[in-house]
Amino acid sequence: MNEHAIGDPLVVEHVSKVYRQGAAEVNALDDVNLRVRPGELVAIMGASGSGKSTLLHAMAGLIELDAGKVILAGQNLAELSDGPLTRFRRDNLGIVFQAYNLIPSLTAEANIRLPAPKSMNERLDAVVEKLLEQLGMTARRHHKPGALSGGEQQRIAIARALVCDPAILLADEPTGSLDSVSGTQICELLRSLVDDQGRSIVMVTHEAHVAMWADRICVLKDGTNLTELTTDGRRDPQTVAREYQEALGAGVIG
Ligand SMILES: Nc1ncnc2c1ncn2[C@@H]1O[C@H](COP(=O)(O)OP(=O)(O)OP(=O)(O)O)[C@@H](O)[C@H]1O
Repeated sequence: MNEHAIGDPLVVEHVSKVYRQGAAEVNALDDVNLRVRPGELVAIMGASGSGKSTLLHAMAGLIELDAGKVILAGQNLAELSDGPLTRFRRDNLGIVFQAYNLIPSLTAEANIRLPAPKSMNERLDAVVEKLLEQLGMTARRHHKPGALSGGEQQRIAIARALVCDPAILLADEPTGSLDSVSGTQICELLRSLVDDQGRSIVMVTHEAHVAMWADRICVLKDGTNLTELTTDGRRDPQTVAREYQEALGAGVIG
């Protein structure tokens, strides 16, 4: 246990997940470990099929594990039954998807308000106002998703993920549907949520120019932790791409 162990918002310990289809079995995750510290942006990289999305789903308590545990905000997710798990997830976790997953018939502002529980009613207006301002979306609040650019839709999806002020944000290929300028803006936004607000973020990506925004990069191969790369604050996609390829080539277990 290290000095950060207590209070770390997300701990993945010895997690394994096997998908079974008839007689066929896929070891999607095999003894994966990861610890996310407060105020840290961690990227998960790996080839297609290496288990990145499965790990993100495990972190969100969306799949049953075959072994190991996920402790989110101090709570072992496996100890919660469906209803309490849903509420716990709502209060402690924000999830951002590649395809934004906004409700098309609702305005940007209504989408942001969607996950908020009744108990937030009194302060919800102020929270939404602040989020719209922070994310530069105040002028677009009454637009429906179809009238927003991809980058703007992702900003609204991030605001929605933050409305309950979660300890941790999970982002699955958050820039995957965006052009490079909008993608960079979303990376800058995620970085500022960590640097300025002390939030913790895990993002899945297969792109070095996105992963370079992280503090640490966890590389998965065939469902196992292959190694961990640190960026030391360098925003250098070539170095990240080279070290990532070297890690995959060397097959080092970190
Ligand atoms: N519901 C499922 N049923 C059976 N096998 C699955 C299921 N979901 C994922 N798998 C398998 O588990 C392995 C890991 O999949 P996963 O989607 O986590 O990889 P990934 O790294 O996110 O890939 P990609 O980058 O292509 O999205 C793959 O071999 C995949 O085919």
